[in-house]
Amino acid sequence: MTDIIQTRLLSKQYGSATAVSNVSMNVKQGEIYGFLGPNGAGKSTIMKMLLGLVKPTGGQIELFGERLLVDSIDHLKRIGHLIETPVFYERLTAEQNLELHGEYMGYYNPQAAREALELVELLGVENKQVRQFSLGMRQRLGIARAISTRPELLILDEPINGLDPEGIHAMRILFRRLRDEWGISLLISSHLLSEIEQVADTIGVIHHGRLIREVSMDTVRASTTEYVEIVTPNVNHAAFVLADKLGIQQFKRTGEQSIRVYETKMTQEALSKALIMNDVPISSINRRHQTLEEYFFNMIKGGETDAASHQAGA
Ligand SMILES: Nc1ncnc2c1ncn2[C@@H]1O[C@H](COP(=O)(O)OP(=O)(O)OP(=O)(O)O)[C@@H](O)[C@H]1O
Repeated sequence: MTDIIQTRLLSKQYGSATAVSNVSMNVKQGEIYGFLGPNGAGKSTIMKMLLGLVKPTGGQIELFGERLLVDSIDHLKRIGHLIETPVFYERLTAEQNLELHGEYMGYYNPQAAREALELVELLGVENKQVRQFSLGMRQRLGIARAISTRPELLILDEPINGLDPEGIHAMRILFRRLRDEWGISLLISSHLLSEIEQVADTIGVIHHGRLIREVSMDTVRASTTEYVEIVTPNVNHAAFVLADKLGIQQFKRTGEQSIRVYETKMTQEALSKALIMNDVPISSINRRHQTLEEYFFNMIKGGETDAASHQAGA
């Protein structure tokens, strides 16, 4: 898959404050890329730089395989976006708002507005004035407007903010349909892990303006499976017994005295018995499950340690 977005060492300073620092990210064509990070992490600033709404103070951006220059504008027609609260002409209908947008973007397709409204399930209220719309309807209309010009890339900043559970569920289905049926690549931000992990193919974790990690959800899922943690004063012997006597391949030393066994076909009791029979002294043995929260928390903690040691070494 080719990259639809690629940034290299992208940075933004506001005076002496660093909003975004050396971000090198890759969004592949046809995927849903989730930006995950707390408020103020720098997600919106990165999105605005991709859209040319904020000027970077360092680094490079490539969109659709082409380097973005200060005066590049052609790519904007290939991107739909929803950044912050969408603004509409309140006394015009939903459909009129979309038609006006199509004209403004130079996209002439009489079906486009209705198709987009149908996809976000607003067909039926297309002739209502937008001032009568709820928050959830406005959010969906914002997305309809963003996709009504058939973009190849959709950039959505916190699109589920303020939606009720039903609205969030509908949004998730919509994102997948846009990817699968319309072939759109999506960059979506959220400060909620539970939201991003359910919809993203790849997650970019942003913290204090830095991209701490870019990881596929398949890798995340594989890392959050169950394992058995064995604490023993003789790790070498334990490793030998696991591999050579018990034929277990999937284990990892995680400390001076600990080993994690990922292959969990054996029960904890059977494993414990087999180790003792083979003269492995055991201080403790426990079945554990690393949750997604733990996985990302550890990632962020690791990222902070890296940054601290980098600064200390600088
Ligand atoms: N125009 C600006 N002038 C000065 N500082 C800014 C400006 N815009 C953003 N910042 C700062 O840059 C940092 C990153 O903000 P940004 O809005 O990108 O974060 P975010 O991850 O999108 O969070 P949120 O979800 O709250 O918008 C914050 O510390 C913010 O205060």
